[in-house]
Amino acid sequence: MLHKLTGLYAITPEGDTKTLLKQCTAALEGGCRLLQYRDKMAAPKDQLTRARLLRQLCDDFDCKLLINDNLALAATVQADGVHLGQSDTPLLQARDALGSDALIGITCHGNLALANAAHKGGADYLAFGRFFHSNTKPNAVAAELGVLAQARGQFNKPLVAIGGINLDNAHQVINAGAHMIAIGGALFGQANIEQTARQFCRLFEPSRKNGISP
Ligand SMILES: Cc1ncc(COP(=O)(O)OP(=O)(O)O)c(N)n1
Ligand SMILES: Cc1ncsc1CCOP(=O)(O)O
Ligand SMILES: [Mg+2]
Repeated sequence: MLHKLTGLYAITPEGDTKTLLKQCTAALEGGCRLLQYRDKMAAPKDQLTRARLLRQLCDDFDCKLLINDNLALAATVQADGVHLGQSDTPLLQARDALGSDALIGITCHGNLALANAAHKGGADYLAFGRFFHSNTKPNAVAAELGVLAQARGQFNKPLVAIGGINLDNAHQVINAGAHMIAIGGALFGQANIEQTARQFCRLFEPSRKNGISP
């Protein structure tokens, strides 16, 4: 099924394999259909194990799986795509390696020039943030909410907002123009991940969106 690139985009937390699987299963049970495996800590063999398990899990739920940073891992497990930052593998190299069907997202911080380059280079979505304080990545470059409206005006492409987004502030980035909200701690740090995922997904139901169309 073609993913519309809208709604909740879950970013996995660090932790052991069993906990990760349990947490991600809950997020998918709650309606998440876009998952990024982001792992800065585990040994390569554990990352391979986890990515394979997540591939199977995502297949069971018809959820798209993207791998953060690691193009080779994405290719090996046949992920749906990769998320790349400005210091990661160049977009064109990733496109060559993964092909035209792969979903490739690019970090643009709060910078429209970076977004323009990613847009022209054929990125599938443009990611902006961090918009709020992030416990997951406290030193991430900060972005202004206004960049989302500007990006809406310039690029006909799905926009992701990331960084410290929770159920209390998500409406700010959605109303500013984000098509997707990338959530780490405010989802996986909750006692009831399934219910929290459902609450994030509900923010994208048409009646709640204050006129912003996906
Ligand atoms: C959806 C999304 N947006 C931004 C990022 C950050 O990517 P990057 O700048 O490469 O930083 P790290 O995540 O690698 O620390 C992301 N991962 N996902
Ligand atoms: C990877 C990344 N890039 C900018 S903020 C961030 C972390 C997102 O996680 P959280 O939702 O816990 O702030
Ligand atoms: Mg990166």
